[in-house]
Amino acid sequence: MREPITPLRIKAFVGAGVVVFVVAVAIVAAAVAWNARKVALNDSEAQATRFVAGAEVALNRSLLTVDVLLASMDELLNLSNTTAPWIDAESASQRLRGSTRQNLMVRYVALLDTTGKTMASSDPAGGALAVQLPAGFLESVLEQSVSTLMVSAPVVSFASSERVLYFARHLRLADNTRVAAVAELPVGALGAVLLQGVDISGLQVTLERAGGQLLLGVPGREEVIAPTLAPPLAELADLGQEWKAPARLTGDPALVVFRPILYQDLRISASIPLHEALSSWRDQRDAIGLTALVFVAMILAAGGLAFRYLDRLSQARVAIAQSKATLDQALESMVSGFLLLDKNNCVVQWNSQFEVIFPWLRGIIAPRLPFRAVIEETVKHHHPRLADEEHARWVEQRLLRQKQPQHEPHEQVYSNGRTIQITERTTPDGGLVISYHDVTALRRASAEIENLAFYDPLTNLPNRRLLMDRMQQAIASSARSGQYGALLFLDLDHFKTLNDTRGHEVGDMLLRQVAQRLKTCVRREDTVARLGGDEFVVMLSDLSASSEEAGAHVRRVGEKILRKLNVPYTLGGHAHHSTPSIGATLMGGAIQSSVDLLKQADIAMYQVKSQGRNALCFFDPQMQISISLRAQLEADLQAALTARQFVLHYQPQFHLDGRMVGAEGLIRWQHPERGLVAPGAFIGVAEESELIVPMGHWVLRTACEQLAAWQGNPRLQHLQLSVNVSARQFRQRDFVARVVEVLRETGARPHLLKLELTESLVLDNVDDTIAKIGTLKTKGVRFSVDDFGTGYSSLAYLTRLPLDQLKIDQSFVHNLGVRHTDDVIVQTILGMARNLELDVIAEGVETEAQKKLLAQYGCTYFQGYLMGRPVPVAELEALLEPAATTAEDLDMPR
Ligand SMILES: Nc1nc2c(ncn2[C@@H]2O[C@@H]3COP(=O)(O)O[C@H]4[C@@H](O)[C@H](n5cnc6c(=O)[nH]c(N)nc65)O[C@@H]4COP(=O)(O)O[C@H]3[C@H]2O)c(=O)[nH]1
Repeated sequence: MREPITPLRIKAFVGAGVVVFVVAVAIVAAAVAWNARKVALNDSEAQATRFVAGAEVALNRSLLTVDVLLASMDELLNLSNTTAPWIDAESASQRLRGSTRQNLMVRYVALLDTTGKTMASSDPAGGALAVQLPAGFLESVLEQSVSTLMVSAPVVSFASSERVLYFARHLRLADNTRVAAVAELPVGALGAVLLQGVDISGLQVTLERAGGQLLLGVPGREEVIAPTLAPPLAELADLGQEWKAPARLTGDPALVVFRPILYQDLRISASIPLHEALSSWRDQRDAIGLTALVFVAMILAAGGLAFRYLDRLSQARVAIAQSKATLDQALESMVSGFLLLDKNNCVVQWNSQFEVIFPWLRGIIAPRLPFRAVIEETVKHHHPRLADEEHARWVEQRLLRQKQPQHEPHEQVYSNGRTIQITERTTPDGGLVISYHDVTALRRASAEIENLAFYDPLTNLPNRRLLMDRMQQAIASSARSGQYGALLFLDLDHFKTLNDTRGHEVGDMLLRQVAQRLKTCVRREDTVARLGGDEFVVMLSDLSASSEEAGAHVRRVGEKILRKLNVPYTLGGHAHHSTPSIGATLMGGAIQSSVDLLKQADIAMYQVKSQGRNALCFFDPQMQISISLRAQLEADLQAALTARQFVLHYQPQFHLDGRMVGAEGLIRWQHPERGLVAPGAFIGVAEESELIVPMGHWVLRTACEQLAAWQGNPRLQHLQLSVNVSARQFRQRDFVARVVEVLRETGARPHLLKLELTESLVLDNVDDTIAKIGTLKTKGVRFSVDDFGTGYSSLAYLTRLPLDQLKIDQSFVHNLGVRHTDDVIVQTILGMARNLELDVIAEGVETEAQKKLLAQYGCTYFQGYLMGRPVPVAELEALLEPAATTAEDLDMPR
């Protein structure tokens, strides 16, 4: 696999490139410099060679002139035909001057005899000129076997103080005597001939003999008259070309080019010191070096820039990678599906949630996939059997919508039941971002919420809210159409008992079955609603424009409901018989509020309840009046309680043997206008409201205070007091605590207090009853069941309850000896009590016959008008005055 080209690798390439370029520049610069050096050296060599060649020619020509001048003296002065004495110095000098005049190099020529004496000269001094030749020079000239031009060593001229060279050859006089023809040449003049205006930097020119004796050196070396240069030129032949020879004058490494000239062993040399030959090259070299440096600097700068660029690139890449990672992370953590399309409607990117929402696209979705393919696949997935044209139409429809992206979210329900919310946003480059949010759960929850808000979860019937809503509509519609509708308010009789005895689950079963049955009793457009508990409402609409007809219709429906709901139910495998109480009211005729209508039906339903249940009753306005009175009574009772208008009367209770054993406390309302009001007129209303709680508490406290008051009186201290306790009072959470508190506060002896509970109260919540009775029994309080025989009289609860007494209801007592069944009931109660070791008291004993029968059946305690009516405490106490021996003596009719 090829490694990805990372910025680091590119940096390595760039670094290597920079090194290569720098090295290349260095090599090229070195090569160019080296080449330039070679060129410079070659140039210098060529110059030196050219110079030497030129100088040789010039010198040869000059010396030849001098030689000719000297040699021509023979002819000029006709020496070969004369002898010394015959030479006229004056005229000879004159002639010499004439011949020398054209030769500018020669200062003078002179003719010297063998002694060195001047015989004639071109000098103005003529024959008087004293020529100071270097020692031995004249001799060597004269001794020459063959006359050739000889050159002296350089000397300083006595006359001009210049460095001069003497050139000489010997001539023969007629007598064969040798004379020397001498020419004096300033070295400077010769040097000028040699240089001929040449300007070669650092050029050192010498004229020297083969042995190294320097005759002439340019530039001049004044301090040395005739130095001998080492090594001799001949030995330099090899080194000269290599620039390793010592320069002839300075000894520096140099190129030395030399050539012999025509005369004697004279050699002319040209030395160019290496450093001089390279002086201009050095500038070149520096320029090359500088250029190379500039190049290198540029390369390094370019490299540096490239590095910086790569660094930035790398940072940008890292930033991009980070952004991408962040984006990917964000996309992946989205709960929505995400799809990005480019401007050509092709897929660019999507997230995994997209594949979760559209699992059929897994393996198909890919970058650059046309969105059309996505749609085609989706349509194919949801409608596999769609005809081709139909399929194409779907796809085109979807794509058309794509061309007009909706910025508002829209929802699509797929055939798999999922609801997807789709939001489309165009991107700046013409692409499209589509987000897919699965709102299935949300929609289901909304539906659920709506259901919960408007429907009863147990029966799935409309709830109170929906009913009220529909009632509003029905009232409005009825007002428009003039058609009557109706409301039927249903309550299941004794439902609470079923709930308490068989549990809520069984109760719920009954409610569900009742709901089902109710639905079968009405038309589709009617509403059956559950208000809660066991309360149902049936709303009938568009019955008739006549109230009579509508009423008749309602009656038919109500009776149908009664019939259907009276059919036994099967609850948890057991048959159960339940009946409803139905109140009905008509809607229409006048503007009514839905609340009022509901109240009317409710009132009518209570009417049924009070009349014995399991029936249908229409709302009667009179009923409403009594309800208003009832509300007024409630308010009056509240006020009476505050104004302390209640009093407690006591009805005595006797043993069979005639002893008064106690009394029952019975409340009376000392009304300011109505006088003494019996409890029958208000106790029911008090019991239905909360008023019974403070009222009952007052009775309890008053009775206990009475017991406490009797404690100090030996005649009265044995008396027990029975107090009626209503269900609502008994169910108060702090009931036990309050009884205990009253006992403690009043100081009454608990065993003299007897609390009378009704059968229905005891049955209502047996466990709570047992717990409360149990606790109070530990304190000594006694319990009696009032109205025994009227309810269920279940043996089961009797055995569980820690009771002390049963009170036979006066309805049984009343018919004793008249209705046989009542005699049997009384006997049964007494037998049951005997088995359970409970006392039995009969109430409502009005006749001696009743008392006799009761006694005969085994009853030992009695209460009733026969023995005493409820009276104020003073009257009760009076019964135990010594004069009043027994109750029988007092007012018992016989
Ligand atoms: N016809 C007839 N009636 C007789 C005879 N002997 C007694 N009565 C009456 O029968 C009722 C007995 O009381 P109850 O069954 O507890 O029935 C009581 C009781 O349920 C309730 N009540 C009275 N006082 C209180 C109270 O303080 N608290 C509570 N919660 N209820 C009370 O009011 C009911 C009626 O009380 P009262 O009017 O006082 O009526 C009393 C009493 O006057 C008789 O020989 N013949």
